[in-house]
Amino acid sequence: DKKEVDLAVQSAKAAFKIWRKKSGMERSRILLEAARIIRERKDEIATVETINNGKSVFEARLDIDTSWQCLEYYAGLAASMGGEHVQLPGGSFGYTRREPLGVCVGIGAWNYPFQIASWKSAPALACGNAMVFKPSPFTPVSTLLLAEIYTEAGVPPGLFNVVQGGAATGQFLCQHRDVAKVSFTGSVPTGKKIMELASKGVKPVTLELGGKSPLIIFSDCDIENAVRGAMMANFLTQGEVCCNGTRVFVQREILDKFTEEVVKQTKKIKIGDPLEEDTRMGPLINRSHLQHVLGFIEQAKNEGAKVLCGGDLCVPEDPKLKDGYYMTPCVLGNCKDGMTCVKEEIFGPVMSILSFDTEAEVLERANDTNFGLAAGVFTRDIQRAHRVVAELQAGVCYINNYNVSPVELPFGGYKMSGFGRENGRVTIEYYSQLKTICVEMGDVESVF
Ligand SMILES: NC(=O)c1ccc[n+]([C@@H]2O[C@H](COP(=O)([O-])OP(=O)(O)OC[C@H]3O[C@@H](n4cnc5c(N)ncnc54)[C@H](O)[C@@H]3O)[C@@H](O)[C@H]2O)c1
Repeated sequence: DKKEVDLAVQSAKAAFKIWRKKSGMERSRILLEAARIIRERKDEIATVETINNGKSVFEARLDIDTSWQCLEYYAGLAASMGGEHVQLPGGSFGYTRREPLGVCVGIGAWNYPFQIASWKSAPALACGNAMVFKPSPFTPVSTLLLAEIYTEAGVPPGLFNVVQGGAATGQFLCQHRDVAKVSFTGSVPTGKKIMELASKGVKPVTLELGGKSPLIIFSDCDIENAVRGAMMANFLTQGEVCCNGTRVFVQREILDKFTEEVVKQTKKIKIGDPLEEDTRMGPLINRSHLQHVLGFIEQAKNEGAKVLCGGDLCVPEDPKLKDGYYMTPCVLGNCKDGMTCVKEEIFGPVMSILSFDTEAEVLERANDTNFGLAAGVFTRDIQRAHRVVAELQAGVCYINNYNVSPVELPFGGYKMSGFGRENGRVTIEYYSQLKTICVEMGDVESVF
């Protein structure tokens, strides 16, 4: 509630006073220690994440890897953050300092709980800020491990605080007068509300929102890689991935071959207990979301799409899983641009296949959306690959791969998929502010 939010912010504010005084090297050392502990506890954290979210433990481990990598990356940058020196007439000069913002708020979605908290807190802390983080109420657990680890690594108590709750808690955080910035990952409707709330206090926001990204497969591609790319673009974390390439545009000459292979591979995905080593798809986040996703498939059928595989409720053989929120991953054929399954974010394991003939046509259709998070292209023609990505209206574009997230590269959206970036060097700018200092070396020339 409001009182607890206030306590968390006040404790973060107190920690900030200590943390901001530390040199970049000192902050770096503590972040590296936290990264080391995450690496050491990787299997344990991944297991908690699987229980938290339902994704396969195999995948959860990959999330934990990109989490400690993010801490290491920003630890590396912490000491080299600085401004510039500018010479002015008469020996005077100016310089800039990059300073932290203060107490930053992170609000996360439920699909990558530990990773989202790491991707937000690592650059925030590296820049000298404190952070109060609110995970989704559907996945409250793993973020607490991160808080524990930061504390063990040596951050001042309260520097990374976790508060639990839903929309109301999030609102208290966004409105709090001692909060300097809000970084949000979630849906477009919530993102709009957060922007509105933050605007009242003129607080900067980073918004990582939803998507309906295109994946364009030209007939000259390496088809095996394109099929693998399409699988990566649609079925990680039960399809509950913001940057998924769910509109798969396939050039007509290879449509049948590509579709046949994708369907074959999709049918092979092992669904079941996500804690088992060979499982590749676990349950969806909750029953209402499962129903929501199945509803999209029903609607797709009514609008003329053809279910080529999956799309059904799935009851695994293991009796202990019988009430789980499982469904079979689905490939939809015969899709048209106007269909709901092609226009709206489903956030489940549902791939829509569309055919196209020419580059100009597919670009027009790929960009015909309010979203702009990611896009992908598969082709062997190097000129075409770069020409196409230059035209795609998306913040993250993949050439001949999909859904890889090296922390060295910035991640974030165009259009209604949000603004601001996570990861990469540029994110330092979203967690710091620039101070200009003007130094006079001569006498003051007053105009009065
Ligand atoms: N771009 C990205 O990096 C990225 C990553 C993951 C998920 N997403 C998007 O997230 C969505 C799914 O996640 P979700 O269902 O958790 O999203 P959501 O918008 O429902 O909730 C996200 C978070 O916001 C909180 N919240 C809800 N209402 C709020 C309010 N009025 N004020 C403050 N906080 C509020 C929730 O409790 C939760 O912690 C999808 O649209 C997906 O595309 C985006």
